[in-house]
Formats: sequence, C-alpha cells, structure tokens
Amino acid sequence: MKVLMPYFKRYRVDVSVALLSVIVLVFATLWQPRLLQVVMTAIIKDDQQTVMREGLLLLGLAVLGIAGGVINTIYSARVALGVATDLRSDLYAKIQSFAYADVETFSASNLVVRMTNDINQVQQIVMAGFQQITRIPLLFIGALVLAIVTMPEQWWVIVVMMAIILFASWIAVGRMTKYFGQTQQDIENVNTVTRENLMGIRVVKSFVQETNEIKKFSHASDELTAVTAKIGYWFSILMPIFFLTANLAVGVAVYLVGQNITVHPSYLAAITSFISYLMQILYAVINGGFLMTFASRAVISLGRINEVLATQPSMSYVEGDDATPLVGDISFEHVTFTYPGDDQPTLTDVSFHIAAGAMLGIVGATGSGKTTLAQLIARLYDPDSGRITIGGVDVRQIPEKALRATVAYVLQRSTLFSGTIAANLKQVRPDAELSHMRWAANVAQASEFIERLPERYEAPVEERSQNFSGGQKQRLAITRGIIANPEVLILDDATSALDAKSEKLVQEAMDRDLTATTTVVIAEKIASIIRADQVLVLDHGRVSGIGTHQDLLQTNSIYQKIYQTQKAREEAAK
Ligand SMILES: Nc1ncnc2c1ncn2[C@@H]1O[C@H](COP(=O)(O)OP(=O)(O)OP(=O)(O)O)[C@@H](O)[C@H]1O
Repeated sequence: MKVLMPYFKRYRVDVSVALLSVIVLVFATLWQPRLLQVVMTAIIKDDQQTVMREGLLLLGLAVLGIAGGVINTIYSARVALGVATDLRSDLYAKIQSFAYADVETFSASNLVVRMTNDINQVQQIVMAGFQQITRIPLLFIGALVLAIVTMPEQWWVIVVMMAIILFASWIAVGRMTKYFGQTQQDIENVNTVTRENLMGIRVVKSFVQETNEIKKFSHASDELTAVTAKIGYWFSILMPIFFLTANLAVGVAVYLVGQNITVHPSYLAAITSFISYLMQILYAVINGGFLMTFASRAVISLGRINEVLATQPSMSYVEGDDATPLVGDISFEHVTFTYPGDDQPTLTDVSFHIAAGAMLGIVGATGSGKTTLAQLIARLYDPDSGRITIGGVDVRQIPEKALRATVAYVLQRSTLFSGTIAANLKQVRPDAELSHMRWAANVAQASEFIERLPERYEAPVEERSQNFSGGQKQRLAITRGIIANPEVLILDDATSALDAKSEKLVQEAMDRDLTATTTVVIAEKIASIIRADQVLVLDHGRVSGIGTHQDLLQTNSIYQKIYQTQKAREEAAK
C-alpha cells in the first residue's frame, strides 16, 4: 500500500471526490428505508399530505444516491487508470535503467507479465477499493445502528444472524486462503507453458510436438481449474448459507412483528425498514469478503511490481551526456568474468590488445566464451577482475552515450523493431539521410533486396521482422550496425545465414569502406576470419593462442584441429 501512496497523492482531487461521493451514496442508501417507513406509516394513517411530501423526498434521495454512485464510479476509474498508467510508466523507465544482467535475472517474459497482468490487478483493486473500501464499513455500521434503532427489541435477531455468517465465513476463509496462493502459482504455470510454446512454435511444429504440448498445457490448466473449482465450491456453499441466514432472520422478525401487530400497528412500516437494513448488512459482508479476496491477489501483484521498482541497477555509468566516440583500440588486461549466479568463471585471465582499425577474429569451441567476451567489450556485463579499455579508457569510466557511439554490436539474431527499415536505421543514427542508408546497405549487401521492395527504405518491418528471411535480417542488422560508422564493430556470428559469396562481398566492402573501424568478428568458419590481423583462440574461457592465421596454424593445436575439421568437411562436400 505504501508503494501506491505517492501515486494517490498525484490524484488527490479525484481521490477526494471519489471518497466524498461514497459518503453521499451511503447516506442516501441508509436513509431510504427510514423515509420509506415514514411514507408507509402515513399510508396506514391515510395521511395524503405526508405521503406526497415524504414520497418526493424519497425520490430525491434515490436520485442523490444514483448521482453519488455515478460520480464515485467515474472518479474511482480516473484514479485507478491514472495510478495504473503512472505505475506502468515508472516500471518501464526502471526496466530501461536496468543492466542487461538485471533483465536476464528477472527474464524478459516475466517482466512483461509484471507490466501487464500485475498492473491490471492493481488497477482493478484501486477501482474496487475506491468504490467499496469506505462504503462497506460505513454501510455495515450505519445499517446495524439503524436496524437496532428501528426495532430495538429485535437486536438479538441481528446478533444471531451475524454470528452464523461470521462463523461460516471463518470456516470457509480458513480453507480458501491456501487455495488463493495456489491459484497465483497455477496462473504463472499456465502462462509459462503458453509463453514457451508460442515463443518456440517453430520447434514445436518442426518436431511435431503439438500433442505433447497440448498434454503439458492441459496438465497446467487442469491444476488451475481444480484449485479454482475448490474456491468456487466454498463460495457456492457460503452464498446460500448467507442468504438462508438472512432470510431466516427476516422470517423470525416478521413472525415476531406479526405477534404484536394488533398492539403496535406502526411495526408494519418498521419491519419493511428493518428488512432493508438486514439486507444492507448482508450486502456489506458479502462485498467485504469479495474485496478481501480480490485484495489478497492484488497485494501479491503489487509486491511483484515493487520488487522491480526497488531493484537497483547492477551497473551504473559515469555521469555525463558526452557522446563523443573514443578511438577504437581495445585492451583486455587479465580479465576474469563469472555470470551472476554461476560459481565457475566463464572467462579467466584474458589479455590481448587490438589496434584501432585492425580486425580481430575470435574462434573456439561452442561454449568457450566468445559471445561473453564480445558482451564485455560492449559493457553488457562488468568483469570480476581485470580491466577492459577502449581508446585507453576503462569502459567503466566511459559515459553510456559515448560507449554506445563507439561500439556497435551485431548479433547472429539481432532484433529489428517493428516499423520501417528507415526507422530501424535512424534508431542508431537519427540524422541518417537516404545517402547514408544506401552506403551502409551497400556495404552489408542489403541494397540489392531493399531496392527491390516497393517502399524501399520505407518498407515495413513486421513484428519480430518475420517478413524478412534469415539472411535478409542479418544484412539489415549489419546495415544498422555500420550506419553510424562506429569506431568498434562487433560481428557475433552475424553473417552465419549468408552464403559464402555474399559473406565475401560484405567482407570486401567493409575492408574498403570501414578502414578506421576496429572489427571484432566471432565466427564458426575459419574462412570468415582468415584475413584478420589477429585471431584469438578461446578454450574453456582462456586464451589458448593469439596471432595471424598462419602463425596459429604453426603453433596452436586447437586452431589446427578446427581448421582441419572444417577443411575435411568442405572437401567432403565438394
Ligand atoms: N546469461 C548467462 N548466464 C549464465 N551462463 C551463461 C550465460 N550466457 C552464457 N553462459 C554460459 O557461458 C558459457 C560461454 O557462453 P558463450 O555464449 O560466451 O559461448 P560461445 O563461445 O559464444 O558459444 P557459441 O559458439 O555456442 O555461441 C557457456 O557455458 C554458457 O552456458
């Protein structure tokens, strides 16, 4: 709740109107049976004048109640919507401030659920809260007092009714509480199964896993159904008990009044009012129960939101808006790095230097740490020990904008954002003109297919860039990587989907047009790095050798093995 207070403060006028209108609504609701009693007494006495006067008042009160209800709903919705929107924006801004490792710790899909589902839960409880939270106690106490005032000798009927209702609620809530927690867990399980299935739908289809996936989903879904049914079962018992008890109370009250009606004819009017108050008490109890159920879920959601808001980014940058790129020479000095949560380092004592404008190739078995090394250059993580410098400056001392202006990182599966090709390129270089786009696309061998598209650079990029082939996506990603002519360009298996001829054309164009750029190329194929000024061979996170292709062929057994295996494969394929 403390989390929401600053947000409520921003909407203090709406909050005040919502709360005040509840008072009007409750007043109207509570006073109507009183007036009805007066009208009925007047009817019994055949007092037409009072019937007219009090009848009109009753009508006015009903209109006042409706107005209070409408205003309360509108302003509660305004507060709920405003709070949810602000909370969502703050959460989004917080996530943007996270280091890559923080996003990985939470997982992207988990953060999406927090941004959507959890925020919706909070929005609903804020809405319900402003409609009910003051209304329920006011109505309960008001109806209780007025019921006793109306028929003082029947106070015990109310007490017995309340005792039965509270006892039944106590038993049911005790049983249901454990199921509420279970429901949250089961909802998460269903979400996880659905998310994994849809994100990996290609794999599911290509391995004909639909039946297994349906079984997996059914299992998760059945568990959720079972626990929801148990809650429903308790509610289905509870509701008839509540209504039966209330109706019995009404029956007893009517019977008792019937015994004395000849002595006290005015009881006829009073009993109508009394029954209304009994029903209002019941309404308050039932809605209070629902609100508490609802709130218990929202509290869990709020906790999950707060967990993100309270997380301090694990990495910070030096202050400053300086976006001047640095010179692109890179040094690793005894760098050791362990992934958060791992106990073994992925890179150990890695040292090398690459001059500005040179090309460094990185090879090694799968899992040897190539991508990890590249991520350290782009400062997606910080090393445990040692130092990484670009242009002689420790990357931890480079302002974020300057670092991003210096280093471009192209992944094997880089994300292109939905929009247009031009919009994707302008994300990296906002002032990019057509000539810049054409230059970069030429180098990346992307012009040929872009120019064939009807809208060319304004061609749409659909969600997950599914309207482009794997090779086209890679060429677009390289175009985006080089459009700002970066000082350091990292190509992490970024040409894997290109045929040998296209890859060679990209390499030649880069050699020709990006002479000042330091290029770090991670590749499976030796052919992709054969022309590098230096090749670094990684073995289980350690530098096994560094030198030119020819040097390594002479001196490094791992490199020799990779080379021989690939050569044998190529020859077999001929
Ligand atoms: N986010 C992560 N959290 C924990 N461990 C990770 C993470 N990313 C990679 N690893 C582990 O670090 C090791 C090196 O991974 P890395 O991706 O750097 O290897 P690689 O040489 O690029 O492999 P490949 O050629 O298959 O892409 C692997 O054992 C991998 O399981």
